[in-house]
Amino acid sequence: MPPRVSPLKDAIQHVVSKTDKTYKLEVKYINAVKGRGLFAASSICKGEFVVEYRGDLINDAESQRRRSLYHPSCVAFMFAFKWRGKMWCIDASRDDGSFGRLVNDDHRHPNCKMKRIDVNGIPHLCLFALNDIKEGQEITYDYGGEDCPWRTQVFP
Ligand SMILES: C[S@@+](CC[C@H](N)C(=O)[O-])C[C@H]1O[C@@H](n2cnc3c(N)ncnc32)[C@H](O)[C@@H]1O
Repeated sequence: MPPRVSPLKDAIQHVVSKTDKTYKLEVKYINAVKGRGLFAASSICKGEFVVEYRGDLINDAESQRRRSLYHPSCVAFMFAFKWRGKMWCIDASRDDGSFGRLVNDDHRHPNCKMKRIDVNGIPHLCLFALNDIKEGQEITYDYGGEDCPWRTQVFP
């Protein structure tokens, strides 16, 4: 077990080393609609750093260019955010084996929150636990926005 550090320090360590908590998290296939998801392999405490949403950091112009070229299934991996007065995007469409890109949306009862942290002057998006998460629970956050089709779809 790694030594106890603050959630922010923990996040920075994982950002810098580009590592995921493979000892605490696991990827599982859920179903044909949701695809894969990220699950707690052991308990996670409220406030804890969970995972970075890792990908290419690109500016708004590059984001628009990629959006016009990508299949919608890849656009779904583009996370836009504001930083220093401008729009930026983390493009996680390339499957690099990282865990953050596999976290699904839950706008009603999310157990994590996405926060921006700056590391060496570069913005990074990280998920932190909103409450204690039990072993076996799916890791989720509120994607925000209104354009998530699965929120209104009724499945048989
Ligand atoms: C960033 S990816 C998450 C990982 C994805 N489940 C996978 O297997 O690659 C976002 C995509 O996951 C699916 N997704 C996320 N949250 C969902 C939910 N609550 N219900 C159904 N599908 C969801 C949608 O297809 C969405 O475009």
